[in-house]
Amino acid sequence: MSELQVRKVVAAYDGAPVLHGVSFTVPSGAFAAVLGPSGSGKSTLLRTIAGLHAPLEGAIVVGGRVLTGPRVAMPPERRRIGIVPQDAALFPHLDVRANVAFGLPRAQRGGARPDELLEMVGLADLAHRMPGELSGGQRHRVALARALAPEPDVILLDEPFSALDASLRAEVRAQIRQVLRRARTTAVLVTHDQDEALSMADIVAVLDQGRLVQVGPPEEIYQEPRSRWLAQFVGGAVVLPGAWRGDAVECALGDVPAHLGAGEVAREGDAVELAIRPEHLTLAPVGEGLGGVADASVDAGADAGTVALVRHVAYFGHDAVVTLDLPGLDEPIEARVLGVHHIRPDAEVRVSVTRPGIAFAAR
Ligand SMILES: Nc1ncnc2c1ncn2[C@@H]1O[C@H](COP(=O)(O)OP(=O)(O)OP(=O)(O)O)[C@@H](O)[C@H]1O
Repeated sequence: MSELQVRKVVAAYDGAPVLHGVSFTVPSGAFAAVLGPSGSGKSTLLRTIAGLHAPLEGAIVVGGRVLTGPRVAMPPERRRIGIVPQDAALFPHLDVRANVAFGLPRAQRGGARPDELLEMVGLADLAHRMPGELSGGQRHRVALARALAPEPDVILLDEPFSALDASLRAEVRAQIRQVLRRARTTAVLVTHDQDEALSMADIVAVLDQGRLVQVGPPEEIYQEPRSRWLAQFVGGAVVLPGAWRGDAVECALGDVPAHLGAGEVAREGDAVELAIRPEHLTLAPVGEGLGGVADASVDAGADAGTVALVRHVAYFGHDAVVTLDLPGLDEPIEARVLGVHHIRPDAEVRVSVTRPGIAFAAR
């Protein structure tokens, strides 16, 4: 068993605090993502777990072994922690097999283990290629095989997919996720990419300015963000000012059903901010110009909803983001819809909300 516990870690550089008491637990074999904007302290946390940065306070415990703690600072090479760095960092003069073997004690390098690992990451055929002859995704799989070679208790992945182009990224993420699942190694990925965190992890820990603001399964982080900041950072949100009405918010979109965010308190009439996911807005045509057959996300014939002016349509194939001006609002809002057949700039549409929003006390 190799449960990872990060306990009340406080870290600083030259006296400037960077992590302010970060705690979370990754169960044995689980995959955790530490998600946060640039400068939030993700790399510092990873380096602390690896033993490359000494925290001022707190502990790192793996499978009951204290790696960092009061009067304990185990050196990185004794921690049984593997690292997959951002740029894969393969040795350019060694072939694929030799790169993987490098992760093993000298005596085991000629044995079957490197080949087993290459089999595991699906690269057995490329054992004798040089790193310069591999795709970005293949290089990452070699780096993962090398990190897994000594059977570490924990694997740390430092933004490993950021250099890959978008078309390759989803595929490599899925492959690496599958290999780690099969190896049953506890893993921690740091990333600023919310899609990556939500799609790969069993547990997402969100860092903001050195503080852990929420930890939980991806669905919980997305569906029940604990703050307005989190709602906007993870998944994006339309945020509208309004007044609390007990089970709804009166705002520029009318009375929108809503519940209060965790820990929030509001009385009837209090000023709140309503967070709604862009995909929970639907658009219906208004008037002749937009009439006709509507597609899945366009609610033809409905006369409910608030009339808004379409400013811009960004078409992504699988869906589209429609930027809208709502009466009484200075800032435009964005709706994410499945079809934009009848939606054109300067057209009027009716905007409705399909799911309850979340209300936070106004700042
Ligand atoms: N070696 C260092 N010396 C001094 N300050 C540092 C050092 N490394 C990081 N910092 C500062 O610590 C804070 C956290 O940095 P860290 O690299 O951990 O954040 P991050 O979330 O990983 O950011 P990014 O996503 O941009 O890599 C930042 O304000 C950064 O400027």
